[in-house]
Amino acid sequence: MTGSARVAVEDDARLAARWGLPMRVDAPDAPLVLRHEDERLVLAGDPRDYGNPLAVDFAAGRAAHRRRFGGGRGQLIARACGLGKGVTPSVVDATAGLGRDAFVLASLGAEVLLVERVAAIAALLEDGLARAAVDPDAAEIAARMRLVHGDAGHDLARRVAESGIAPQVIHLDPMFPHRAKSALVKKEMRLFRELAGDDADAPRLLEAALDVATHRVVVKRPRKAPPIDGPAPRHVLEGKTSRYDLYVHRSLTSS
Ligand SMILES: C[S@@+](CC[C@H](N)C(=O)[O-])C[C@H]1O[C@@H](n2cnc3c(N)ncnc32)[C@H](O)[C@@H]1O
Repeated sequence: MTGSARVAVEDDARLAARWGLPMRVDAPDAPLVLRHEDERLVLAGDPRDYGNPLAVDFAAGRAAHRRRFGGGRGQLIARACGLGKGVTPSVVDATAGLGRDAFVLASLGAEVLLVERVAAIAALLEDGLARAAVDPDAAEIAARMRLVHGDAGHDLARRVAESGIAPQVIHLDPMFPHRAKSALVKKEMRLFRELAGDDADAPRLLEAALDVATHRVVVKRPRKAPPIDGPAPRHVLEGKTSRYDLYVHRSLTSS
């Protein structure tokens, strides 16, 4: 259940074929365009509606800042995923998005498989990972990250097995239908939301994750949101604006 915004590719037929997207000349009405700009891939729409273009930049900006100053293994996400003293599980981030959470986990030493179902978002991620792989500040981290394009609610076991990354922890951060004040939602967020949709099929994804994870499934939610429909979480970790619901099969210290 992805969003409705259509995306076309500008001037790169190989990229269009790679992601099954139309070329701009064949889809002149598509409101969003994937194009190369300043040696990176960006996704852009009319700035009055969508603000600045989106790109994935692991070596610069917020991602790098959070890696340096983000609080290491004390961060909520690290505690939720069970990264502790001497324990570094491998993680499947089955809702990869722009890869920010995955990058934090990889920067703390975890091997991370990223699964993303929206082609245009996966294209941005692939581009960001390729640039990170040749950046002296990010290459070591990017080497722990692998991307798969597909719906994690289907065939998750096969996708994970093919990746060679053990699904000790599965991390989910589905979109949450936001409440009022949509006019205040940042324009870039609007772009992302129109692409990704509202992930109303999150219960199916949780079910698939619970089947495949060997140790735990962790679900990021807005602090006041209800848990995803399905089994009740075993533990809850509260942060300032978000929380993690934890579904635990096995302790991560056990082998
Ligand atoms: C809120 S965003 C995740 C943001 C991400 N945690 C980050 O740090 O950038 C949710 C993403 O999950 C993707 N998604 C949702 N359900 C999915 C599924 N079943 N399989 C693969 N991707 C999915 C959406 O397309 C969207 O890109």
